[in-house]
Amino acid sequence: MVTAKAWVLKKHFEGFPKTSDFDQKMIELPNLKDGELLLESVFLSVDPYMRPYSQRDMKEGDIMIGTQVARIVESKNPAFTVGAFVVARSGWRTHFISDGKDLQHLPPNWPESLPKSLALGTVGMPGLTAYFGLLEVCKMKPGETVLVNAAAGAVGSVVGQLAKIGGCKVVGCAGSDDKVAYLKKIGFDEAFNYKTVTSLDEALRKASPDGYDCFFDNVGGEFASIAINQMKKFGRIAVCGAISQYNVSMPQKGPYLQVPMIFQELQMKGFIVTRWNNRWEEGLKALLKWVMEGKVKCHEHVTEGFENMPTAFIGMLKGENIGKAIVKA
Ligand SMILES: NC(=O)C1=CN([C@@H]2O[C@H](COP(=O)(O)OP(=O)(O)OC[C@H]3O[C@@H](n4cnc5c(N)ncnc54)[C@H](OP(=O)(O)O)[C@@H]3O)[C@@H](O)[C@H]2O)C=CC1
Ligand SMILES: CCCCC/C=C\CC(=O)/C=C/C=C/C=C\[C@@H](O)CCCC(=O)O
Repeated sequence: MVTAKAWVLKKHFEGFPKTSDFDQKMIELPNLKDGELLLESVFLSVDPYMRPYSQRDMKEGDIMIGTQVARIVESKNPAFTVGAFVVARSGWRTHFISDGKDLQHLPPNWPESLPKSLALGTVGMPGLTAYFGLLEVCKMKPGETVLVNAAAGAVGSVVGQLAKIGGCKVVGCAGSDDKVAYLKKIGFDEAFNYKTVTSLDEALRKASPDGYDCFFDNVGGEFASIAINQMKKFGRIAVCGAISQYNVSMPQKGPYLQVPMIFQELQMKGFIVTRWNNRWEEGLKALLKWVMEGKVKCHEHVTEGFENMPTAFIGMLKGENIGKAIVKA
């Protein structure tokens, strides 16, 4: 018998999550039935979506939602061999049993030299979010100017690099000087620390005096309300996330967006990356190629130890990460 450890949501979050909102429990796993396989989590993802989704989709006592790269430890399913690695959506646990239907093999030709944890980041859901958000929502064109916030994160850092590959000028903002230095290192044309600039409006105008064709919004809130006024005619806004709102206790009343939307005839479109589930193979193949060619640089913020999942999650929400925040079990 295998005993799995799991993190459960002990208490729904009020404002920023606290470690006391989580509880660890032990789960005795049964022996495998025909067609089943036993997996061990090797890398686990901590993502912003877990904050709003836990409120909407979870009840207290549930195992925290999430994805992991897992190794097959035992198999009674001929489609999966012991020792192989897959991406699963089994939540915050060290071991779990699957019938194989909810598992994704790593993209074919995954180089031995490439960390498998990237399947949770640049060559995974966040990378695909950047890929489809830019291509299908922003519909960026060569020569355009792209703005992205939370730019040093798992999604934002890929947005900036894909926009450069697409022949665009790229402006990014992030919450520390180290992150700004990282943005410049990976090829952003302009980058600034939104926490230290005296005026966000001036910083945006200085970075691109003619304004922005595409705005890839990961943050929402006040930033978006200011940035929208610097969109060019017929600009496109991809509403990817609103992380500035996930941890607020009271919904904030922001300035209203209708006037610039009308005058600049803007398009503003929300999206969830699972919309393109049937094209994930296409996106992963492209992302893997660009990573192997060195055109997309990857960075991971690794927290060691399954016991530190809550701390890693809270740290990511507080902006401690450059690149994808993951936990090495
Ligand atoms: N629509 C979709 O399908 C998907 C949407 N998303 C969304 O994309 C966004 C980025 O996700 P991801 O790349 O995984 O996360 P990141 O790796 O970017 O980590 C979150 C980052 O958000 C920034 N942040 C946190 N709080 C605030 C705040 N109050 N104001 C401004 N910035 C803040 C921090 O960076 P900083 O130092 O810059 O403050 C932090 O590092 C999130 O909103 C997420 O919900 C992600 C995946 C799929
Ligand atoms: C204040 C309300 C905010 C609403 C937007 C919330 C989140 C946007 C976002 O981050 C979306 C992420 C989507 C992730 C998609 C696929 C997965 O890998 C996670 C799916 C979760 C699950 O069902 O397991």
